Amino acid sequence: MSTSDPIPPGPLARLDGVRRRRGTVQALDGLDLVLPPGGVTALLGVNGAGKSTAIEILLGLQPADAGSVRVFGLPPGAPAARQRTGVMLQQAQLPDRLTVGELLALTRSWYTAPRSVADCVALAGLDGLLPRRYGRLSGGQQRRVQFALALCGRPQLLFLDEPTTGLDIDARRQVWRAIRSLVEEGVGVLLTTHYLEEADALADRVVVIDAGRVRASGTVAEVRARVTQGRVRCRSALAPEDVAAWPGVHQAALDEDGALDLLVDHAEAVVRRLLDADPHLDRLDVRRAGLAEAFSAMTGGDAPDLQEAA
Ligand SMILES: Nc1ncnc2c1ncn2[C@@H]1O[C@H](COP(=O)(O)OP(=O)(O)OP(=O)(O)O)[C@@H](O)[C@H]1O
Repeated sequence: MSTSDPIPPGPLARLDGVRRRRGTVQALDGLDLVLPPGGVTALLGVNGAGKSTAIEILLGLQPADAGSVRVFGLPPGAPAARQRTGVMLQQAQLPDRLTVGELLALTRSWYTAPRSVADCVALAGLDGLLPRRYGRLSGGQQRRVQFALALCGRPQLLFLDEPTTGLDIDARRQVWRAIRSLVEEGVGVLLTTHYLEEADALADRVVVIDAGRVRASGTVAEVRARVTQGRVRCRSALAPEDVAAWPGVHQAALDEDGALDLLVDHAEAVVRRLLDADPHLDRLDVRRAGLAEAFSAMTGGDAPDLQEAA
């Protein structure tokens, strides 16, 4: 298959029952994953869940011990599959002394029909950076260069391993816009992120993995719906420690504004009791569980490194 051949119908890539041992750890323990075209699949999991291992296996950078791996219908790492694939790993080793323009020119030269430099600059927000040496850029600027290099070959499949870690709000939004426009062109994206708001904003499908196995998958709404928890906030004279003892209340605390903040099962029952117990209660706000609460519930506790993206 060459890059001008039509993409075979069906998923761009898939893992079926993939197992991989790293030292004493079963990093992947029968992982199934399907990456369709024209959408973002967010692969979520706490540190060590196996996300990077899954990506490296799909790229042919490490072998699977068992199971099946196919990328564009080919074995991972096949040159025709690599030509159609863009990659932004968590850590990139790029020559410090080359300028951004030189790095782009070099990477574009590997592809038969690369994206124009102007498009790469616009998509990744590299205005004014082309003459600058890579090694002198800030961490966030280097991350944007890595993003440009990942998309400069017009990939049909794009792996983005924590692409917006270390980016400021504007740069993160720029990357989100770029990802959305690539998806509109039909690109399939595998995204890993610890910013659950990012998965919420971008993902068509979410796959939650834990200890190398899928714990849940579906749309963001479907994954959220697996958790019955909700969040209740109000201003009240009730003490959080008293409310924490009520049935169905998982957590109760005062937030930074002094409001009572509850994580609850079946919000209706708790809200009724709150209103009975405190007739002066006001500013009541009831929300469904977000992806963050669903994720914590599924992966067995708090994920301390999870952060809210702006
Ligand atoms: N070279 C290695 N040698 C031994 N164990 C390894 C090696 N690389 C990864 N592991 C282990 O394999 C498991 C999966 O690691 P992996 O990097 O895939 O997780 P991850 O979900 O990407 O984590 P993070 O969110 O921290 O990037 C972890 O328990 C990790 O410690």
